[in-house]
Amino acid sequence: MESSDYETPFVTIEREKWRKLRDRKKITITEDQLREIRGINENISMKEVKDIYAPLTRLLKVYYDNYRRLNRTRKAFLEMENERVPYIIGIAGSVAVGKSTTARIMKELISSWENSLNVYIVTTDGFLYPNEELKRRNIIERKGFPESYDLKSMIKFLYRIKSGVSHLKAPFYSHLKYDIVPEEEIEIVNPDIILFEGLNVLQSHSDRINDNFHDLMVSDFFDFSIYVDAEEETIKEWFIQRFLKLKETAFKDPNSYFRKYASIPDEDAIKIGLDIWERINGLNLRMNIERTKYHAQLILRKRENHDVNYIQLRKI
Ligand SMILES: Nc1ncnc2c1ncn2[C@@H]1O[C@H](COP(=O)(O)OP(=O)(O)O)[C@@H](O)[C@H]1O
Ligand SMILES: CC(C)(COP(=O)(O)O)[C@@H](O)C(=O)NCCC(=O)O
Repeated sequence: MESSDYETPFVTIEREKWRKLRDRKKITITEDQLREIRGINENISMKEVKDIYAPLTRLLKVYYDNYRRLNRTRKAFLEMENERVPYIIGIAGSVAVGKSTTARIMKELISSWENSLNVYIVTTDGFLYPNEELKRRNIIERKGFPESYDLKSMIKFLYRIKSGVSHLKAPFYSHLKYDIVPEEEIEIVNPDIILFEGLNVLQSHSDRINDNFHDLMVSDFFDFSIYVDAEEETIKEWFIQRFLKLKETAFKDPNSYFRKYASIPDEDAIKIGLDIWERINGLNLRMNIERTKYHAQLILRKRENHDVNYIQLRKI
């Protein structure tokens, strides 16, 4: 090939080709799994789960099996005990692009790989500074921006996981309360696989690195990583739709930080949502998130109806 425009370390697999992988590998999904996945979100298309997410998880199993095999062989070579060190998959992308939905579908599909495999989802919002601290630093309007996270704790958490610590706790952020809830930490026991999901997981933050952890980055601890991608206009629309839905559901809860929005007309809610998008989430996408896309091993590119249009995978 003459032109460097064609040179890329990624292969692009169009939807139609990807879909057919399912037949080749005879990938099956049980009725129980489909029921669980339907419970995540009534809008998820089961066809999409079968066509896209089942082959995706099947491919991940190839990587995971290799990881286990390499670990065993390496330990045998070094004549060391075969201790369990969890496999960590990073999931990155904008607010409202579908990271948490992707993580939840994958968790369900991965859990059936082997009996009693412990799969956990950890979201990086737990590592946001509490509102009080964000206010003290004058960055309460910058939730999700790199400076809003306690990076040291996040790195320390991943460091401990990869050290083989078998019982640990992850901090919890409540979207209802719009704040960290210290007494609701998430317990993680004997993890085999961690889906580590958040806006910032592929960022290099060498400018903010602390002394004890040298130049460690969150992604140094990943065995695989996925970037969920779509056009900004499309993501903004999903964000607004989710905001309107929350207005009819979670915002009605008397404990909700956003209860003041529960009773306003839709057109006002749309204006507020668009404003939040412009000032915070969209800005963050453009400034800090989108540029991390090609750090991922795999990019899931979605179109307007949430269907995956194509997948890009690192050549190796
Ligand atoms: N595959 C999908 N099919 C249908 N709706 C989806 C899908 N993925 C995400 N959504 C919807 O898009 C919105 C954003 O998804 P979510 O997973 O909450 O995003 P994030 O975790 O990136 O903020 C939600 O309203 C969710 O229900
Ligand atoms: C909590 C979030 C930063 C997402 O965090 P993540 O789990 O991706 O680290 C985001 O959903 C959010 O609330 N952004 C800020 C919008 C606002 O301040 O209203």
